[in-house]
Amino acid sequence: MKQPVRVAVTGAAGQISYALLFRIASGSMLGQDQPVILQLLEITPAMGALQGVVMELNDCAFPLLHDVVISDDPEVAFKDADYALLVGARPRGPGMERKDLLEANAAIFSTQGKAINKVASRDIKVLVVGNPANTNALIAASNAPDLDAGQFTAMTRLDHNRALSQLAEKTGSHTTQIKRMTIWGNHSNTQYPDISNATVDGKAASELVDQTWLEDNFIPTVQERGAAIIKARGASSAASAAAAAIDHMRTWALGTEEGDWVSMAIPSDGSYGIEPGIMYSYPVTCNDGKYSIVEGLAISEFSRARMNTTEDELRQERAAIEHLLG
Ligand SMILES: NC(=O)c1ccc[n+]([C@@H]2O[C@H](COP(=O)([O-])OP(=O)(O)OC[C@H]3O[C@@H](n4cnc5c(N)ncnc54)[C@H](O)[C@@H]3O)[C@@H](O)[C@H]2O)c1
Ligand SMILES: O=C(O)C[C@H](O)C(=O)O
Repeated sequence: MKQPVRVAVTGAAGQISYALLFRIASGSMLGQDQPVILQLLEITPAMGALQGVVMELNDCAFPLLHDVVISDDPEVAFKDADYALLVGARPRGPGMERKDLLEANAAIFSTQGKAINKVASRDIKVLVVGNPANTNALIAASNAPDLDAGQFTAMTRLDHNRALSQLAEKTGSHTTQIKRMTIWGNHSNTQYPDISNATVDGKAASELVDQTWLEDNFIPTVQERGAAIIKARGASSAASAAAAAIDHMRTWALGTEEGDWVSMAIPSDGSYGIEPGIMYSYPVTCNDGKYSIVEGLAISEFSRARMNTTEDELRQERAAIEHLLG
């Protein structure tokens, strides 16, 4: 049996975590041979609710769950953590745009970046889920100067999964028959869900759907899905966000399937002409616990314009929180 790994989760009493923690503890994230220790962070007023979540975790008697640590101190929760899922943040309510949350959440991620820098495993893999996820990840990474910025990532896997689902429905196929979907840019309504390289059961997706559907239906539906769920549920997506966080970490740790790729927001290295340093979602393959950008894809004029729009938004978000970058 492998040694347990330490998985820190913030916002552990919130709604995403309620769908997430039980799946991490059951082995869905890191595999059925990988024991875990959960290290859960909450704000002080939520510690009582968090105790209740821990009671339920214990009541599941998960074979892979070796211990649960709870704290309102980031330096306790991130101590020696091998993985961190930064979920805790103020979620968007009806009518709010993600950038409204920028300042409110920026302070949280600078504090947590500093704590991770100080106490976490030197090999930690960090996923930021809390919105605005890309820029929060940038803030956390820039406050962790002793770690590689590439250890910090933000979640666009939910957008990727939403895009798979929309295309599967349109083409009468199953999501598992679709390969090489791409989300470029920000986890916001400027993101660019791109089917240019996608295949459905081996056939080019772009030959199976028309341009009108792509422009008037697919792209806006994926871009606005978060808002549509808030409108319908009166609360932001939770179970699907948790499922995507599990997918993101599992792929990063255990690898992508041959011939396929996933979308992850990572520090840009300038690939595809994107501003270096911003947390931009790219198509990536993962192997041996490392991700690599899929290079050399042909970019049409249609794609380039959309990739630039979402890049511009990320540059603006960065400019708005420049003072918080370490
Ligand atoms: N990237 C994505 O695809 C995606 C998808 C869905 C939701 N989200 C975002 O995830 C975040 C969490 O959503 P939720 O529905 O679970 O919200 P929630 O309000 O139910 O839970 C958030 C929790 O975080 C806690 N928290 C706040 N500040 C904290 C801090 N400094 N340290 C630790 N914990 C803290 C709160 O007490 C609360 O329990 C939101 O920002 C939401 O917008 C992102
Ligand atoms: O859109 C939101 O604010 C919630 C979340 O990021 C989502 O995409 O569902």
